[in-house]
Amino acid sequence: MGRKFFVGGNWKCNGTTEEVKKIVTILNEAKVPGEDVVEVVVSPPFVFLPFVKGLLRPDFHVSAQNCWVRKGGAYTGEVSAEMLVNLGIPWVILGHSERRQLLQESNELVGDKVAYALSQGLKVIACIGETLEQREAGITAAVVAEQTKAIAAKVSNWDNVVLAYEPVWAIGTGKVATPAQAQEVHADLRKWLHDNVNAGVAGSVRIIYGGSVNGGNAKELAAQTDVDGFLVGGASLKPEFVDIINAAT
Ligand SMILES: O=C(COP(=O)(O)O)NO
Repeated sequence: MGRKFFVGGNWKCNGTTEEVKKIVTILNEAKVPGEDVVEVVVSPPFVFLPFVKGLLRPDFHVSAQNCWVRKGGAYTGEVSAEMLVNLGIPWVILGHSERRQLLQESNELVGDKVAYALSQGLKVIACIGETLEQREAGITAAVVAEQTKAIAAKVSNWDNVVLAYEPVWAIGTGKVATPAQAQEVHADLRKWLHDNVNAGVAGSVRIIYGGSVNGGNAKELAAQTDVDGFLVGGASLKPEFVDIINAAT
C-alpha cells in the first residue's frame, strides 16, 4: 500500500487566542513519528489561520475549513481559494457534513469546490458520509458512492485529495463507528475508485475516518487495512490528539 498516514484536526468554530496558543504549544512539544510516517494537518477557524501557521512546528501543516467555489469577488463573507494560497495555507476541508446539512451544500457544489480549490493549488480533504436514517435504511454504500461520484466527476488528478469518510451519526456523538464498520465503507470506497476512476488512484488515495475518534479508539481503527488516518473534531482540541497521531505507529 505505502499510503502515508494522515491525521487531520478539525477545530470547527472553536477557540480564543489564548486557547489556540495552548493547543499549539501542546502540538509543538509533542513526541510524534516523523512526517515520513504521519502527515499532521490542523484546521483552525479562518481568523486564526495565519496566527497558527506562524506558531506551528514546521513538520505540521494548516488547513482551512472551507473556501469559496470560484474566484473571489462580490461574495460577502466568503474566503477564496486564492486568499488561502496567498497566505501560504496548503490545505482546505471541503464538503463537511455540517456544511452539507446546515448550509445545504449539495454534492454538486462540493464537487465544484473541490475542483476549484485543486485548480488553485490547494490540497483538499473532501468529506463524505451518511446520516443515521440512511444507514438504518441500508443505503450507506449508495449514498457515499453518490457523494464520491460528484467529486470524481470534477476531479482529474487525485494526487492532492484525501477522502474523509465521516458518518454523520458518529460526528460529535461519542458513537464511533466500529473498526469493522469503518473498514467496510472504506473498502467499498476504494473499490468504487478502482471501478470508476482507476486502480492507481484507488491504491494511492488516502481514505481517512472521522466521527468520535479519540485516544482510546484510534489504534484499533488505524489497524484497519483501508483506514489511512483520521479527521478528528473534538479530540483535536485536547492533548489526546497527540495520542491519536501516535496511533499511526
Ligand atoms: O467532524 C469531524 C469529527 O468530529 P468529532 O471527532 O468531534 O466527532 N471531523 O471533521
